[in-house]
Amino acid sequence: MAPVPSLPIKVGHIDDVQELRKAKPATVPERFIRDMADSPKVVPNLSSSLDIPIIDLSKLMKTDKDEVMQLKTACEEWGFFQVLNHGIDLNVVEDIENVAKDFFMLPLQEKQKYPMAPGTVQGYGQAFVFSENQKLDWCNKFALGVEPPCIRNPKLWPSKPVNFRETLEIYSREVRKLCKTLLKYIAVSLGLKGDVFEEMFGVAVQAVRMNYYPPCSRPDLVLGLSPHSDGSALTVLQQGKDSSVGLQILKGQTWVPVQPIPNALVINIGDTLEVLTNGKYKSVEHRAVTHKERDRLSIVTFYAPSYDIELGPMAELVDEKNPCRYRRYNHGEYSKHYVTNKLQGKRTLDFAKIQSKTSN
Ligand SMILES: COC(=O)C(/C=C/C1=C(C)CCCC1(C)C)=C/O[C@H]1C=C(C)C(=O)O1
Ligand SMILES: O=C(O)CCC(=O)C(=O)O
Ligand SMILES: [Fe+2]
Repeated sequence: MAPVPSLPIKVGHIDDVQELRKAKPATVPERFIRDMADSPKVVPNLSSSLDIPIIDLSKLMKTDKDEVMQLKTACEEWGFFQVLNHGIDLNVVEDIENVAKDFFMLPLQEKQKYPMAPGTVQGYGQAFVFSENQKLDWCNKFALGVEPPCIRNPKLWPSKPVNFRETLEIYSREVRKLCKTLLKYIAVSLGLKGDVFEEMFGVAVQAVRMNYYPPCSRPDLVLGLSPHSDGSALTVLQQGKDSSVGLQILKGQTWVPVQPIPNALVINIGDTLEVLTNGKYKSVEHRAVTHKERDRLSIVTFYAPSYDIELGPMAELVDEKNPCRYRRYNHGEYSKHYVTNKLQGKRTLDFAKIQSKTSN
């Protein structure tokens, strides 16, 4: 069962940001304006020494030891990397980008046939809004559960553009294969058997979220997407070809922009892998910012274990030096917790943390 909350939620009036952009109001509505005073600083775009690691999947698949080592370092030190030679046909990558863009460019009335009801995560709209005074993201989102079939809501799969459904099916199949392959080498990089995650996950849950960020007259005042870590095991993020730079990850006390690389996909470790690895590989907080003149599109796949499974740190990764940092829980429970709370940095994972004086 997909975790769909049924709380009576009052979220107030929510402006559609693409419509707002068209109307060009003199000022940005108050509900989008954030207090950035305490926000960490941003590294300048040109500082290449702080680029996230790049992993070549074709080398990993030959079990190239150096590449496995690079993967380990990427997961330990960044929680993010870009993957080259990912094996997904570039036409498939291009097609999903086109249908996503075509969907967002439809008239509002058409998109509103697939509404994201307040407090739920599937459909078109603003996600993770639970109160009238919560700040809103400068972003339109369209999210769908994909696998297993029981999490799908077929009424939310759009009939326009006509090739949307078929394209999403093909894309999702390819991304699923990629996730399985990446998890195999992530296991190898931890010194574990390659099939450990595949065996443990059961029929994995897969969901897609398309994010469209129109330009904003005051990017300094708003956020495209609130800071959060992903609840998944692994996330695959495709940045639109002509999109502005917008994704930023928190490294230490600094937001580091992720420079799009042509034909690469961005991969990040989600909360579930953080728990399974007892914090050796961490899910890293990230956010998206907007641009004054340019729009941005991202297509994000969340890949996670079946809701049925119980999980906690793997015994191989717990010892005297690395005491157990997370409790055991049911993944369905965590999914429910995740989707019924606003995006709040890494706070959502407190659900699983064993609080100790030394834990961070
Ligand atoms: C920012 O994260 C999300 O939007 C998100 C939502 C995923 C989901 C759907 C869009 C529909 C089906 C349910 C599901 C919760 C998977 C993140 O997904 C993460 C969060 C958890 C937990 C997870 O398993 O994937
Ligand atoms: O648009 C982006 O780059 C970030 C998207 C993201 O983090 C998410 O959808 O979870
Ligand atoms: Fe994310």
